[in-house]
Amino acid sequence: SSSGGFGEEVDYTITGIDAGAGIMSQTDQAIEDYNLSNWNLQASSGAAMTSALGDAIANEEPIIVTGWTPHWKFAEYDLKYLEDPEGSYGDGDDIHTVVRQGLEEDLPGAYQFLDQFQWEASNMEEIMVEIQDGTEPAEAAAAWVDENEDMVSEWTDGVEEVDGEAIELVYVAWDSEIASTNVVGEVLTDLGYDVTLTQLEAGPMFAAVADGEADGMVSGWFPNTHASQMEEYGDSYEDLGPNLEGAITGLVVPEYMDIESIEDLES
Ligand SMILES: C[SH](C)CC(=O)O
Repeated sequence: SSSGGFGEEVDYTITGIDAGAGIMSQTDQAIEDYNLSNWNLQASSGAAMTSALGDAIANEEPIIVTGWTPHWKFAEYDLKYLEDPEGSYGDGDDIHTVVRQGLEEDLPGAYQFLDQFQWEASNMEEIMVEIQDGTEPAEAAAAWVDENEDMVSEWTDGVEEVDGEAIELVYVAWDSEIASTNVVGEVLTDLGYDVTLTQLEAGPMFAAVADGEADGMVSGWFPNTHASQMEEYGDSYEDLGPNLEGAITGLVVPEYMDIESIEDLES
């Protein structure tokens, strides 16, 4: 059924994020699965997507974005996921901690902490909202760590402190991963590590851990969003399992749009 010319109102454009993100491949798949032949997926960045979303909502204009949970946008705006009857986005992910092979021998304390790191979407969203309100990520993370000693002490239970051992974590500038990586970096700093946080694109992030260039990352959206990276690099990294369960990816629109499913996007 036609969605009342919704496509024309948004110039048949889906506002995406960085080209290498898994959600972008999932959206390419959705365009194919739903025969959205005259729709195009605009690559930009996480920040550009959220500012376009904010501008559209401020003017109550139509917009469709590649969206994911956990994310501050659901706390800030009235949004909904479009139903995905073809399952192009899969049925959700857990966010995994992934480290280089050999880390357990080289940095046993960091390895144990990273293995014990586990939290909920609500914890991550608290930090994301602070960062969105203008607080520097490292500052927002340090404040959260100070306010959540009980949870942090579970993560560091039995972990030896060190004196300046170097560790490098890699991440992509997705709001969720900026929050989690800065929290993990803060705790490692408190444990005595000399921490480097390096921002990369998604492919290079996985490659850096797989070839041992970096020590680890907390950004593996498994099994759906990063299915291709799991396939390409899965034999070369060590997956320490979920640090956050119940993540979601999909197409997201403001509630004021009278459209409910991807199949309503006319071709
Ligand atoms: C946090 S983003 C949904 C992850 C990705 O799309 O690769």
